Amino acid sequence: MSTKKVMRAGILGATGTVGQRFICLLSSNPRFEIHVLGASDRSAGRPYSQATNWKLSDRLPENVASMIVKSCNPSEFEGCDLIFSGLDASVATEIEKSFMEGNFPVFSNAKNYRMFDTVPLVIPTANPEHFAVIGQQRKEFNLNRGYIITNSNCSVTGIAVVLKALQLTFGKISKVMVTTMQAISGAGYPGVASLDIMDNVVPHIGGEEEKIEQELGKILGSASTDNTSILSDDQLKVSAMCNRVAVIDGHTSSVSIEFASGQKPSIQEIKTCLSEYRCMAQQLGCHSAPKQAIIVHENQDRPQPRLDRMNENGMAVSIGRIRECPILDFKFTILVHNTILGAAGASMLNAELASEMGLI
Ligand SMILES: NC(=O)C1=CN([C@@H]2O[C@H](COP(=O)(O)OP(=O)(O)OC[C@H]3O[C@@H](n4cnc5c(N)ncnc54)[C@H](OP(=O)(O)O)[C@@H]3O)[C@@H](O)[C@H]2O)C=CC1
Ligand SMILES: N[C@@H](CC(=O)OP(=O)(O)O)C(=O)O
Repeated sequence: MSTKKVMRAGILGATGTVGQRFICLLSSNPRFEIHVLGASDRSAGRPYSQATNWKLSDRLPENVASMIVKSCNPSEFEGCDLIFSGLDASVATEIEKSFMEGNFPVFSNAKNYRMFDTVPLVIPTANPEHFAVIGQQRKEFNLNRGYIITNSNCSVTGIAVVLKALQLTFGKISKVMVTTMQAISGAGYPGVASLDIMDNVVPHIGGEEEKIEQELGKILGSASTDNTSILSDDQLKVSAMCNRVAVIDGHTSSVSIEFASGQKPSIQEIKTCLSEYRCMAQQLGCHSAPKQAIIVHENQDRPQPRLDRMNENGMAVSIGRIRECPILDFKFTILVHNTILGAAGASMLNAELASEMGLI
């Protein structure tokens, strides 16, 4: 039996799509105990089962169903060791800051703080070394315990894990072209109207292309030598085109890349590099680390969202169709579960890593 400390978790935005995922994932993780649930004033004061419109096939845990939802005020979250946020971006700036200033470690899914120099933008199976700037963030806000760590846009997640593994072995990547096919759960609930998405592909997701183009460079960048900021990889050029498709969960991306060195490894070397990739969360034995962070598919028609999104409990990235590209160096297809490794699962594993590093 594990002797590691059980962390009491507060969840902001607990009634939403990402909030529901947090409840499922944290309920079955022995490292966490759900302590307080928070949402808007529309939900506060009501039992969770009445405040939320439960949309997951996993059953709502009984002990959570009867919890009374609180407003997102730090005074309501006394006794929490850490805070997970699945808040709507329109309210995340003020609310997350108030929790950070209230000296809570905050693990956020919202876009609001991702590009701040002293805020780690971390995918747990790619770049947890970026936690190194937490000390500087605490110094800036004069805090001894609080901070904000964010995870990335859900489409960026799968691409970044693969590119990080390649970069560690073959050096920097200079160009990325990506076309996404994104699930409707990415838009929250009720999300895209059924009359818009059934029998259809919508070739626009507001702000998504810009986020992919910016966030990838930060994740593939590094902490400055004095750990005072994260330096984005400025040489990396990214072009993204985003589409909404009639899939419930799982974002698929068609990706082409070019290496900066001008030298091309073989396809077999790429497959070996990705299959053998081991990340810090695995080395530290974190409870929710996937056994295999990247799954390389050999069948020509994989990965597919319906078949592959739950690999490693949704914490793995799947890649297939790795082949030469006549314009850039290589092209392939990547799949990630958008609300697990792309959202709540990433925050959860980030918190396990932060605990191992003595940050909680
Ligand atoms: N869905 C996905 O795949 C991903 C989402 N994200 C990000 O995660 C966040 C949550 O997304 P998602 O779960 O899809 O969104 P939802 O719209 O499903 O949920 C939003 C949550 O925010 C709460 N909220 C809204 N307004 C307020 C307020 N004024 N005060 C307090 N709480 C409020 C809602 O509470 P109430 O029910 O009471 O209104 C609800 O719990 C967003 O920032 C999103 O961009 C990131 C990666 C992937
Ligand atoms: N925009 C993503 C989900 C999301 O909310 O992204 P972000 O957290 O980067 O705003 C999607 O629709 O699939």
